[in-house]
Amino acid sequence: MNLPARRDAAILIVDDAPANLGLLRKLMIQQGYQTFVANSGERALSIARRVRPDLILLDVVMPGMDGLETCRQLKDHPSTQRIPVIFMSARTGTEDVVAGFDIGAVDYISKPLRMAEVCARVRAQLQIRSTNDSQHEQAERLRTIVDSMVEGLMIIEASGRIQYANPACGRYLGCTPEALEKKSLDDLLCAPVAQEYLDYFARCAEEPEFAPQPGAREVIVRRCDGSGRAMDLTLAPMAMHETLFIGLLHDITHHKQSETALQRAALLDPLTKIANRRHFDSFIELEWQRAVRSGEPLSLVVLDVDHFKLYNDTLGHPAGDIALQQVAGVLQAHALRVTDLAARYGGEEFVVLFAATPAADAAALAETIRAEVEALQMPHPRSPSSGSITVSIGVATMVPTQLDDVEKLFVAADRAMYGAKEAGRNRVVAVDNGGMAWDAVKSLVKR
Ligand SMILES: Nc1nc2c(ncn2[C@@H]2O[C@H](COP(=O)(O)OP(=O)(O)OP(=O)(O)O)[C@@H](O)[C@H]2O)c(=O)[nH]1
Repeated sequence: MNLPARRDAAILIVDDAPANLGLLRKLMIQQGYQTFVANSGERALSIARRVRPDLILLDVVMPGMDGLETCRQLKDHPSTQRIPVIFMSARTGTEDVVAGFDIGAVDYISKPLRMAEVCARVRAQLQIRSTNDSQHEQAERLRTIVDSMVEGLMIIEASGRIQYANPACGRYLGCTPEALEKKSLDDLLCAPVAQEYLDYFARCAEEPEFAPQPGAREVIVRRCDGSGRAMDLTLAPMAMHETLFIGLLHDITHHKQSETALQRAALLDPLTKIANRRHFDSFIELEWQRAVRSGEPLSLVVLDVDHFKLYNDTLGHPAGDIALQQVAGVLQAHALRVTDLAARYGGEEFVVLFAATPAADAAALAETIRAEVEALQMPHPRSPSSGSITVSIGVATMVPTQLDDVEKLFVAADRAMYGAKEAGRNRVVAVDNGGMAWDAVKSLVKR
């Protein structure tokens, strides 16, 4: 097949014999090429560096710098090393031809020249050059894209070894892409997840057409400093002669952080920044089930600010808000264990759950809370019972069984709190069913 010649190509013809130069130049012009001529190696080098021809026809035997040396210097210089060189020579021994190819020539034409053959060889080399150029350009374009990607891109072998990592991978994982290229998938992922991918790779290698696409998956990637980072990982096989996989890493840390912040916000009371009712309800449900299994006592504290309506009416709603924040701070300071939770349950009503806490301990904690609120000395000028803000607290403790429900504990704690109000406010009333029948509760009135 005759490949189309590049008509706009520039050819540099190098020969010390003026007759050859003239003949070749005429021929190349006839073919439609732009031509440059040089009658020595030195001249050829300087023209080549200046005009960057698409192809050089180079005589081997020349006085001074011969064709081989000229070619060597062309190949040594970054601006000329990709220009294809075709040698022309009367020396056609195997050694001469091999030496020509070894030094970097793409073809070797014997002299005396057969002009049709020269034209055909020039055309063929220009076609190859043009294909190489566009492949080179494509590769460069791809490299620029991959280098500037925000997403991490890796090429992974079926063994799990990372063959290539782009700069974003290095940035994500805190090391150079070269350092990553010495690592394997199980250096980056925890053992069970890495193993799942390796199993998938093995399956792809055996039956490529049946292996499902795993899609994006949220994973914790181990960074080079040992810390973990939440990322979406997408792995897909590449259609190559060797089984290779493309891995795309997408950082989801920010997304995770805002997700966590949102989740946290949904569980907090906006005024007091302690847990809200929704959070408390699900927390007590879990602790209740745990207590049913463990047989440990569960204590619920219900706290209500005394004469709070009067406080608001006297000092204003904003002052009331501040008082609620202060009370919440006291509660929070005593809900220290992971199984404790203080929450704002309603307007001026608070609750604290003390899991695995017997009645006496819970009553003592409640008494400390009461005393600390009183000690805040927040003036309550019109309070009928005290000159400052006080709280009434009910505490109920029970060892729940499968037959009980959490409502029972709330009712008992509420009743105890109302008992404290009725008994004069600013006090703790604790009840403990101790696993006994509910109507046989023991009442403890503190103070
Ligand atoms: N400042 C403020 N007040 C609130 C908030 N939520 C509820 N309240 C007020 O809390 C008051 C609760 O009053 P009541 O339930 O009548 O009881 P109390 O005045 O505390 O009297 P006792 O409970 O009998 O000691 C109401 O006036 C509510 O408006 C809040 O977020 N901020």
